[in-house]
Amino acid sequence: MDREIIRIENLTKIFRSRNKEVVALKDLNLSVKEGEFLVIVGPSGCGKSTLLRILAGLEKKTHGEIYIKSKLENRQITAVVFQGDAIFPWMKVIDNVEYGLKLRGVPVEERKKIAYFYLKLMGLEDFADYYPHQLSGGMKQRVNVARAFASNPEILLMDEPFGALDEQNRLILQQELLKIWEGSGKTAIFITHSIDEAIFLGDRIVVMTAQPGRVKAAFDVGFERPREMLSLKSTPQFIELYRKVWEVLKEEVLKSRK
Ligand SMILES: Nc1ncnc2c1ncn2[C@@H]1O[C@H](COP(=O)(O)OP(=O)(O)OP(=O)(O)O)[C@@H](O)[C@H]1O
Repeated sequence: MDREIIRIENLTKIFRSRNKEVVALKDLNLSVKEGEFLVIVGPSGCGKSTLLRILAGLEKKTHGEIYIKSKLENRQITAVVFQGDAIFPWMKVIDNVEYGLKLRGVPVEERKKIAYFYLKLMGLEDFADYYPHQLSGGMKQRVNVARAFASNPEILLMDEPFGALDEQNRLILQQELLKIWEGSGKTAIFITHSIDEAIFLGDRIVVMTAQPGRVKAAFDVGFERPREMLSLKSTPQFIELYRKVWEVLKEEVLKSRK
């Protein structure tokens, strides 16, 4: 039986400032299975980032419960990959990638070995001694992904990590992300605005409602792995699933524009 790793019950988040209240999430319920690649889509402002930030412990919930079932001690539960530059500009690529391991006191030789392993998987082994400003946007994002995997979390949280990239680089990074993830057994939660990306990457796609956000619908993505974007995209099943997700999402996008 699939083991549940995250359970979210009636999660509500209200942002309060002096003269304003924003209900970002309202009674959101979600269960995530261990090893699952879950993709979240939803209209702009529906609370996707807020949900991820709460899961990562970067933001406090207002009401509700979140259960995260960790099996390992001394291991980071979540690692977050944000859109754009989240790497430290003053650190070399290799130091960025091993940063999480260093914080946990992993000995230097071991952490270098792990960091090089992921740099190599991301095709960046020749850039280990470069500084972020010497890299392109796509390369920086690959460092970001390598750093998240190197820190060996049980759960990877990704907030539109490829949103700012051009289409060719996005395709390459999606494929590389899947390659690393497929061998890792890790649970991944990934936010995107792209239905193509959601179907290509996900085991399951959750569609959120317009603000205040909760789960509106969920779709299983039955495609076998490993996947290849171009061959997948031309199948009738892909087109059918795309249409179903868009139908549900469109209603919410239209609501959010009112
Ligand atoms: N720190 C904050 N203070 C006040 N309001 C906030 C704060 N952070 C987010 N919000 C509000 O909460 C709502 C949800 O924001 P959030 O960034 O989670 O949405 P999102 O679905 O990730 O949007 P997008 O798809 O555009 O990135 C928005 O109305 C936003 O303005």
